Amino acid sequence: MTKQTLPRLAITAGEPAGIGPDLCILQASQPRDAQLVVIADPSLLEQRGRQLKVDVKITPFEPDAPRRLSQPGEIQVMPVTLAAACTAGQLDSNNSAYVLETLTLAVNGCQSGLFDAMVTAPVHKGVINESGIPFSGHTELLAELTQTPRVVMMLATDGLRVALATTHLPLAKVPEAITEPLLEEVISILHNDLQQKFGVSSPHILVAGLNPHAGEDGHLGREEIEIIEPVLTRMRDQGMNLSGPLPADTLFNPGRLEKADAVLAMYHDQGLPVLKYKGFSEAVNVTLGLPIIRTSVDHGTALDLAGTGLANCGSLNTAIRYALSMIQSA
Ligand SMILES: NC(=O)c1ccc[n+]([C@@H]2O[C@H](COP(=O)([O-])OP(=O)(O)OC[C@H]3O[C@@H](n4cnc5c(N)ncnc54)[C@H](O)[C@@H]3O)[C@@H](O)[C@H]2O)c1
Ligand SMILES: N[C@H](C(=O)O)[C@H](O)COP(=O)(O)O
Repeated sequence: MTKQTLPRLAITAGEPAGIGPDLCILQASQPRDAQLVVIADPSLLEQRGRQLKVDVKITPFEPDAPRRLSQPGEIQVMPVTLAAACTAGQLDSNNSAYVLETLTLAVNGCQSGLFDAMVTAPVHKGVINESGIPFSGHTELLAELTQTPRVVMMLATDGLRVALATTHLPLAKVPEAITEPLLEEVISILHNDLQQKFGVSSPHILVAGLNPHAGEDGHLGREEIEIIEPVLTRMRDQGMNLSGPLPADTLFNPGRLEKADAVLAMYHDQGLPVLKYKGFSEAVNVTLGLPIIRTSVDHGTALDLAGTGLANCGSLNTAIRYALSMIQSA
């Protein structure tokens, strides 16, 4: 794509019983400087539009036609058919393969150049597993589909970026997963993507310890001394600006964050509660290290809100904005 071409984004509508279809409908009223193509079952969008009492015009996406903006209220759809009728708020594992097909089409489209980026609405990890398909998250699936050995989950909101060393892993498995090779790869990806995709010339990264008080000099755990600190020392020698391992409970203070470009947390619930407390429903989830551009919402399927019209589009809008900005930086 040349930078003059109209950018084209794929938006996967996610779990059909969740708020993903609602968000795809609600966002269509906004003017965009890009062609947005929703990958979903068109009849689901029509049905949810009626439920929300929002007039939407569903038109088939024409991959071979020149790129074009949607008219206000129009949704261009790449169709995938649901396996079972869907009721807002009611999960049905029969539709899990449908959800994964929307993601596979988006990835294939990004790899072939049909799309410049993909933006994902939320999926429900539990129901996909209940259908018999092992699934821990988009992040891991996209790594697999693009054959990328290591990717990094990073969530961002105004004034705070939080990346994770481990993602959707049971807490009991986290300590054994924190190894020197893993940390080296994660820090390299984070450092490089901050430079290349976010324009941070010399990123300062705050690295959390794993244990309370970063191990308290080895009295509350030794991973900081034996694993994290040696990696940080080596990577500082390569010129990276890394602080840590820092106690996670005092790392997130405004004075420290002001002087940093990102935080690296060791596990999901060490970093994301802080990020979501600060920016929930306006933040973005970005997968770093992928050969394609992928952004996502910061929230889940909110089954309680599906079909009510109360779902907030803020995070989807941020995810679209980030994807467009990353296309410009590519
Ligand atoms: N990007 C993703 O695919 C993604 C992200 C997070 C969670 N999930 C999945 O979503 C499912 C439900 O997770 P959960 O219940 O922990 O989180 P959730 O985000 O679905 O809901 C948490 C609370 O936030 C509210 N909420 C969420 N999104 C909102 C929005 N856009 N506007 C207004 N209110 C909103 C919900 O009503 C609920 O009260 C799980 O299967 C989880 O794994 C998926
Ligand atoms: N960990 C993410 C969050 O809390 O927002 C969420 O589960 C989505 O992750 P994927 O993008 O890997 O599905």
